[in-house]
Amino acid sequence: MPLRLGVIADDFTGATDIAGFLVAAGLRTVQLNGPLQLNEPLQHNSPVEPDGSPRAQTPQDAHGSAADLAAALGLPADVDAVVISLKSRSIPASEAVAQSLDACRLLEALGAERIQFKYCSTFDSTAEGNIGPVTDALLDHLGEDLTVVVPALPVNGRTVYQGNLFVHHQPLHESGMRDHPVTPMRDSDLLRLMEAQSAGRAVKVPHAVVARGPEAVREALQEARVDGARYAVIDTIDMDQLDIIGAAVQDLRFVTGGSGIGSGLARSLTGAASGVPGAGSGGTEAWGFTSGAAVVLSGSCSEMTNRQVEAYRAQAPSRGVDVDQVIARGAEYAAETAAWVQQTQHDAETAPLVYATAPPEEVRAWQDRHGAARVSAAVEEFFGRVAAAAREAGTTRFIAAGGETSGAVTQALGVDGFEVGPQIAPGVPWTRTLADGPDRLDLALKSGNFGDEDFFAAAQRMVPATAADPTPDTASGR
Ligand SMILES: Nc1ncnc2c1ncn2[C@@H]1O[C@H](COP(=O)(O)OP(=O)(O)OP(=O)(O)O)[C@@H](O)[C@H]1O
Ligand SMILES: O=C(O)[C@@H](O)C(=O)CO
Repeated sequence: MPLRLGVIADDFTGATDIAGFLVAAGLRTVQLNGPLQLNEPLQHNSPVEPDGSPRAQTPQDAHGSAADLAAALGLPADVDAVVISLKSRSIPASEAVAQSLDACRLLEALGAERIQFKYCSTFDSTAEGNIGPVTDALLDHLGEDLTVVVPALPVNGRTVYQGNLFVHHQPLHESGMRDHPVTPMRDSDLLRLMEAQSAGRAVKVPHAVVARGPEAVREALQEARVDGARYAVIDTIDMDQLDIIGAAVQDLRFVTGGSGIGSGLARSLTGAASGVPGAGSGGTEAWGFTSGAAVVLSGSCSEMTNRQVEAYRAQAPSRGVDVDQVIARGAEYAAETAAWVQQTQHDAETAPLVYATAPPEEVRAWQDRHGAARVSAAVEEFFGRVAAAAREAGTTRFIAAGGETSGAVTQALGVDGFEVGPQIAPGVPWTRTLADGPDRLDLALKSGNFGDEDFFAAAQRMVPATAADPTPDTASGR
């Protein structure tokens, strides 16, 4: 203590994304799954009544000091950063604001020196938008008059030039994000997007200023403040510029953006080398993996996940999910699938894959047949059930693809929070739950579009052979 950085993330894999970059930059980081309030009963390290039953304790009971609160939350004593993951991207703005303010209060009580609001590198927001209202509420709450808007993550193809957001070679509004089912992005101009959903005025800090270094960016921010602007959209076209921006905003109490600015800020705080953190950065060697069996659960239907599933199917046992069966007899079908997982772990060396991942025309066909919301909810519940049953049978290592899918899996596993470890791919780290002993789990939770084709195998290659034991002991259930 104190925390060098507290992050409020508006979705689950987005939180894991930034947490991985913070670890790669040298900050010991824990992710807590929200929403969380200061007066909420704690799951971790709860004291026990004389009869052995857990006694409900709230952070407020314990938060005489930031260190007491951290201990009550089960955080390691030397934690540097806490990321709170919300699911606030597309909920009503008033709820997103309330949850974000609660998260901010908790981070402040933990002694966070600075706060980041983390949103998607493609600025995913609904027409009314939650990024603007949450940013405004946090600015007001923290008593700040200006913040920065930095969604760019150049290593994954997200760049900002002249205030416009690009996805690889296309402007945001011409990329696949144009047709996103929940947050279709039909404009690429971040100043216009930000002003449309917020109360203040946006200005641009152009590429030429960033190229001149941190002092020039700092001066531009000061000019923007004097000029009465509230949001400074900063051009970013390569990873090195994130270090310049990180150094320039180090003294701001509140920043907003993607995992890129989190990475630049963290590197400027720790003095870590600049550039793209490679696979394994964050310390694979010292990272103690569990020794149980592994499973891959893929519910993302993104283009990249489709390629990853195809590549992995060529080298591992796999089972495609029949959505009709999920709808008709979800619980039974999940139990059968979990039994297949267990048998396969016993017979094969490579972790089995269960996938609902499908190309867009197939997804549309399922949605037309059963309704989009119904299919999504049923498939998510199915993956939750398979995960819970697999855990019962001795699986301790879960690789999940897709933000919603990862949320459903971690919820079913009863995971409240985890420590973040080495990066498998930019934005996807290995994590492990905070529990000690046999209850500990390893989780790799992948955003839909992250990782390359080899991702599922690459994640497993990082586990030392001595840790991996693909044969669960079926007699003991462990
Ligand atoms: N075959 C399918 N047909 C229809 N819907 C599906 C199918 N398979 C999965 N789904 C649903 O599609 C959604 C995928 O969302 P998820 O957030 O998991 O992935 P993503 O959007 O690619 O990831 P991210 O949010 O990290 O970018 C889930 O609700 C899942 O249940
Ligand atoms: O910033 C990103 O692209 C991801 O962390 C994300 O938020 C995906 O939903």
